[in-house]
Amino acid sequence: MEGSRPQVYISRTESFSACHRLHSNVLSEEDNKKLFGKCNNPNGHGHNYKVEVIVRGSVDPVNGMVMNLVTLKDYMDQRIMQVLDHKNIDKDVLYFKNIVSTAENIVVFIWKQLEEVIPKDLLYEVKLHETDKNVVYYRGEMFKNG
Ligand SMILES: Nc1nc2c(c(=O)[nH]1)N=C([C@H](O)[C@H](O)COP(=O)(O)OP(=O)(O)OP(=O)(O)O)CN2
Ligand SMILES: [Zn+2]
Repeated sequence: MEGSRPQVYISRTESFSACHRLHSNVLSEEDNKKLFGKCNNPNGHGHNYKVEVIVRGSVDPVNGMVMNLVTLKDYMDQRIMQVLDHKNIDKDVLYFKNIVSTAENIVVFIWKQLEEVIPKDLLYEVKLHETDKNVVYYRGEMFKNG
């Protein structure tokens, strides 16, 4: 079609290691233990997280790219790796002072980190593998009453 360009999705994946403890400051010690079980261990536990960032856009007819993947690599290094790799998520990252460091909350945090550097219409999805079996996704969507 005249004037239209292919819309393509590109992604880059990085891995980071971090530790955390699932613990809610608004629940009692007993309720935390009951709710989070082994993940509430007071000394924490670690994960080798895998994070995939997907960017969607039209292919620039001049440079052939949706976005330079080297630029995406730099953004992921600055906004994800330097902040989370080899960190205690609950203690080293201020955002999690009163927010439980579930994979859901971590993926939203990563989105917020990236939306400060990647234009909203380009950033499409952040996918976080907490373990090989547990994966969460976020696309910047909000529930109206939540
Ligand atoms: N909704 C969520 N539930 C749980 C989260 C989370 O982030 N969101 N996190 C945890 C634990 O931190 C941990 O990630 C899960 O541990 P576990 O189930 O043991 O992980 P595996 O699936 O890899 O373990 P297997 O024993 O191999 O099945 C808990 N819940
Ligand atoms: Zn965990």
